[in-house]
This record gives sequence, structure tokens and C-alpha cells, in this order.
Amino acid sequence: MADQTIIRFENVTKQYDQDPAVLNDVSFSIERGRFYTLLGPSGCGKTTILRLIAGFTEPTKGKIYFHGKVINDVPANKRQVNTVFQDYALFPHLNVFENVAFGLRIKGCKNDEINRKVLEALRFVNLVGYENREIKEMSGGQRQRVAIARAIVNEPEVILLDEPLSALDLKLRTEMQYELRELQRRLGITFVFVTHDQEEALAMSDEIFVLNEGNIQQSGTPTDIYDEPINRFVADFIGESNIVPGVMKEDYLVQCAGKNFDCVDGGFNSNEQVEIVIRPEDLQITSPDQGKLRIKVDSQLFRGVHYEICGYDQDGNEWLVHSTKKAKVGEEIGLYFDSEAIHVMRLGETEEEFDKRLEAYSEANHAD
Ligand SMILES: Nc1ncnc2c1ncn2[C@@H]1O[C@H](COP(=O)(O)OP(=O)(O)OP(=O)(O)O)[C@@H](O)[C@H]1O
Repeated sequence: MADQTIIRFENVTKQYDQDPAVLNDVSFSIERGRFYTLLGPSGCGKTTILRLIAGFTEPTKGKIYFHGKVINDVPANKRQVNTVFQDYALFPHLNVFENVAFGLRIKGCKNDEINRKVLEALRFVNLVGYENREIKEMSGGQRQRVAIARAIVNEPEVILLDEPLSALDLKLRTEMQYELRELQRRLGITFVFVTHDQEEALAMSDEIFVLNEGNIQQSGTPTDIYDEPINRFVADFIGESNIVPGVMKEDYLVQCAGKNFDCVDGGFNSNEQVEIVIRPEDLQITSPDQGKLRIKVDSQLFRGVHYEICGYDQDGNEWLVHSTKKAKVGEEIGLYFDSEAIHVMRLGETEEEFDKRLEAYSEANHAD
């Protein structure tokens, strides 16, 4: 099969002046026709990656490839990418049609071609009939669609979207998430989308890059990232998690709060200190005798679809449980969970180290 890679970052570092590096030796690939999300807290370097792809800034070290050719020095207007900015950066003095037509006019396209392409782009974003409207007469969601039409009319290979939904209220934001995802599927253009909202990333992406402090902490499908977080940062950042200290007794057996639990993880040293992660929705409430673990309930909140129950085990570890069953503050309850619900993390492990460990472990096991 032909190589689907469009963009590749190879050991890219970005440093402004004498400040510490904003991106630190970052490598990844972006493939044709997929929806990528750069996810991470404020200041972690998401926008910097978009600016490097767009050509608004150059890397300090490393190489950026576009279809296998280095593009470090290629100016922004010569790249097959278009950006949708957070504030949409529409021209307030031009109507909808002229906003979308702008790039084609700059390129010197003929009027016939401009008419055809602008109408096609407006059809894609459901704005046919709005051509003569002024931007100030458009709602937030409609402006968003004009900005997208303005990007797709140039038929780029990649569209970069920098937190394009952050200005919208929650309901519209959810609608636009769905709309954007559908649009990307229909167009088949690669989208690289920036957000700091983990639910948005999980709902929309084919692949997520989780960033922190200028490094990619983990990349993978939403399910990979949610079910198999690589370290404490990812586990904490993506949804709520119980992260509790443990000791790996042997492969598939981890000890925590004085109890041994079967698990599905291996490849650790014997008696290695680890952290175990269990999602609150993977814990079920039972009687103290039937549970794998006992906690004393400290607080309980009703959240509409479930109760959010918080309690402590004998070692003082805090446990958060999402359950449709109620508990009583002060009572002892048992917690039951499947072995698959436990995810074991080595302390401070990077994605590279995690991959190496898994590889070494599976090689060793195949050799037996
Ligand atoms: N032109 C610049 N000169 C100096 N420092 C910069 C410049 N642009 C960005 N930075 C710094 O680089 C770091 C990363 O910024 P970046 O905008 O990439 O983060 P981000 O993850 O997109 O954050 P946010 O979600 O807040 O937009 C920040 O510490 C920021 O202050």
C-alpha cells in the first residue's frame, strides 16, 4: 500500500530566544484522511505545533517533512495547509461569499471558478443561501462554518483547527463537534485539531496526541488512551481515575492496600513499586465480605446518572466510585472489579520506555 504519511516531525525542538524549549525533541506522523487531536493543558505547546505545520514559525532543531520532503524553510503560503483560528479571523467588512472567496481571488482564479468553488464549499457547511449576509449577522456556529468553508475552498491536504469551538456555548459546541467530525469524514481531508478538552478529544478523534510540557506523553486512538494510559499525567488528564500505589509481586499479580489482585499486566521486576489505575466506572459496590477491597464511605454525590462515592481503604488511599447503587456516608462497603479493569503503570515511565518494555516482554514470552 502507498505510504499514507503526509506530515512527519523528526526530533523537532522549538525554543524562543533563551527561554527553555517549548517543544522538546518531538517526533510523530500525520496520515491522509484522518482526524488528529493535539490535547494538553494550556501552554504545553499545542499551538506551537500547528504554527510549525502551517509555516508561521520554524523549528530550532529537527526536520518537518511534507510528503517526504523537508519543508522547514518553505513559506506558509506555499504549503498545502489551511488554518481555522480560534477567533475565526473572518473579515468583518466582507460578506459570507467574499470571505470564502478571498483566498481564490488572491490566487487570481477566474470568476466562474470562484463562484463554483465557493458555492460548493458553502454547500459542504450547510450555508447555501447565506452568501450575501454580513459576518456580524451570523451566529457563533455559523461564523465557525464560514471559517471552515474558507479553509476547504482552497482544497488543502490538511486543515489545522486551533480550539475552534472554545467560544461556543456547551450545546452548540456539542452540535459542532458532531458536525465537524461528519464534515471531515465526507471531505476526506486530514484535520489536525487543538483542544484542552479531553471529552472533546475522545469524541472526535481517530488519533490523539497527549502533550505536556513540550513532549508527547502518549499517542493513540481514544480507546487506547482512555483504557491504557501510559503514565500518571495521561491517566489524570483523561477522565477521572483512581491512581493508587502498589507493588508488582510477579507477572499478573499486583499488591495494593494489603491485598493481592490478579491483573493482565506483566514485564515488571519482581517487587517493583508501581501505580495502579482503575476507572471509577469499573468499580462495583458489594457487601464488605464479597468485595476485593473494603473502603469506608466518606462522601456521596448524586450526579443524575450515577452516584459519585468517595471513600478510603485501610492504607488511607482514596477511591472514587461511579455507581447506580447508593451507599451511606460512614458505612463500610466492598469494591469488586475485573482483573482487566486494573492497569499497572511503572513510575515515571515514558511512552518510548513503555513500548520497549512491552516489546521485550512479548519477545521473551514468544521465545519460551
Ligand atoms: N512567540 C513566542 N515567544 C515566546 N514564547 C512563546 C511564543 N509563542 C508561544 N510561546 C510560549 O510557548 C509555550 C507554548 O505555547 P503554545 O501557545 O504552543 O501552548 P498551547 O498548548 O497552545 O496553550 P493554550 O492552550 O494556552 O493556547 C508557552 O509557554 C508560551 O508562552
